[in-house]
Amino acid sequence: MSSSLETQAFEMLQSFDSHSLAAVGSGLFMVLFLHRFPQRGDSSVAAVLLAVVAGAVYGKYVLELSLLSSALTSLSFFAYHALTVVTVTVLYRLSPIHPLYKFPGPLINRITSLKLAHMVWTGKRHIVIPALHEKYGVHVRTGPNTLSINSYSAIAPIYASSTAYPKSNAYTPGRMHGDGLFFIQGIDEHNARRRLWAPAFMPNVVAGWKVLVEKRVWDLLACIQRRGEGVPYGTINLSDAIQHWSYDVMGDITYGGAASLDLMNTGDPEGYVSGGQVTTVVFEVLGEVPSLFDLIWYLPVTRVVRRMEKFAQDLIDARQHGLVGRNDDIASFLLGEHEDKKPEPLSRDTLRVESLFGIQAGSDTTSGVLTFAFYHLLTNPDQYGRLRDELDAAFPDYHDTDDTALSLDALNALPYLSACVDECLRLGTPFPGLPRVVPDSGAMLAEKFVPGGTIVAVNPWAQMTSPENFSPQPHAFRPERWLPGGLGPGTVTRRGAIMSFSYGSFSCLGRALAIQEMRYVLSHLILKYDWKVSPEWDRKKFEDGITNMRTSIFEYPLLAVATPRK
Ligand code: HEM
Repeated sequence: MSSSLETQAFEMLQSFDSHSLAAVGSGLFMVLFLHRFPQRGDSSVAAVLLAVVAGAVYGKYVLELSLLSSALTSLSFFAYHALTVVTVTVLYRLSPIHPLYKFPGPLINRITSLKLAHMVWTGKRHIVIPALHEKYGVHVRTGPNTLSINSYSAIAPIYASSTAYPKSNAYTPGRMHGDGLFFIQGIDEHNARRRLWAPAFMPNVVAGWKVLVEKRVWDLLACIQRRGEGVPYGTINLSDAIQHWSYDVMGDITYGGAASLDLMNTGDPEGYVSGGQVTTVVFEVLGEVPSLFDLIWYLPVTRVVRRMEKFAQDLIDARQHGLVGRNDDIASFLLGEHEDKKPEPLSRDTLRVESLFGIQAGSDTTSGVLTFAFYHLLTNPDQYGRLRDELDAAFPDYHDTDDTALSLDALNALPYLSACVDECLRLGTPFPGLPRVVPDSGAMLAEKFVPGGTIVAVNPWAQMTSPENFSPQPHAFRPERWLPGGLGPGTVTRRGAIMSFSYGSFSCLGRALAIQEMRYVLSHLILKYDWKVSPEWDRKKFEDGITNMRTSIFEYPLLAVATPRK
């Protein structure tokens, strides 16, 4: 008995040696293979698991080892294999033969994308990336194959030119079924889908949505009054109220009322706003590690995404098969209801993805900037007073009539209002990563050659607060910088460095709508009420609680008190 055990152990050792060599060899082969033919994360793990099982079966039935030793031999083979893959990958990423070797960056970022994902997860990417640029210079290696380039000159070639770069795999949403405008990476395919969306944003269509926006702004005014009644100091959670407004108005614009969203009244008991934010965060964080996203997709943590998918499916179903809708809502274009613009019908999966994006693209973004707008105005009384004076002078009869519709032309003609909107966009955009892929031939970016296939990004916050683009006081809320004369002689205000809506083929289609909405909400709320921050509000907690992961999350709300002006 004991001699047979010894023999078996000896055989195992012998086979282990040859197997470990084979494992290292196969590991090396795998590194080369994956380098040439990148695979999805879930497919790779499934292949490894299958190979482990096949190895164990081979050991048991061909080599005639016991079940235990064949399983152990197979597992040890793949442990060596995995160790080789990881070691060689790390060494390669740090070695002079890596195409990005000459670009500086923190050691851990050069080794793994997990560090970048973690940075996004903290919600402080917009602060960390500029700090890295301060330390390392214009080009920083923020991931094994990722460069952040802090240069105004890089914005046009990467995003805005006719040869702008395609989106990176950060836009691959795990294993979600169906595709959507926002997630399509290639320029040609994306342009084709954009042609379906774009007519919905023609000026005449957007102008037609004025009645919807106006009606919801009146609802917001009433909501503010209601929420301030019977509570200490009349404090309202302004960030929440604005978020609820933004969902309601986007429900109208996207589904022509078929969505019957009424969060300003219901208070969002289903948690759609937080569900939407978590979904955005999942996409933004895991987008930095797409292979991991493929795996995590199957875990309960992405349940919220599926809940939001169902929400989106219900909305588009209600619009498609219900009786409600408008002939100019966004859904009417996606569903091909316009005779002159009949596209190939979209699949149910694709409609769901478009529907999910359609409502979120315009809600959280706009409400985030508006919350920042009120934060800046309420903490800068001089600027707030100047805006209120301008509005009072433009609409002297605002309180005397029941019809408080504000004319678009009149709003557009107000210089200080426009300056405030520009300044709020500069300091309040939910700063995304905007990663793009350099074409195979490589490119000169900010005076350095960047190899083809590199993922590059210009960080919006770094550009929008850079003294080279905005000076003096680049971090201060100073709408005056946008007016003739600026902040005095030597003022620098570089509009082209505003990346709020991005540029080029992938840029925001809702820009005009968003600006129109901001003008409406700011004007109505300031004309109707005198605003102060609530005595219960803690400014430091608010500022510390701001996290940016493509969506702006206010962990601690903006608490304000609104007193009717007449
Ligand atoms: C202040 C509010 C808004 C901001 C800051 C904003 C910002 C952006 C940005 C930065 C992108 C490009 C994202 C990327 O490439 O990763 C984008 C795309 C987009 N936005 Fe907005 N957005 C806002 C409001 C809206 C509104 C109200 C709508 C209306 C539905 C909208 C619709 C879209 C669409 C359809 C795209 C995708 C465009 C494409 O891929 O071709 N956005 N937005």
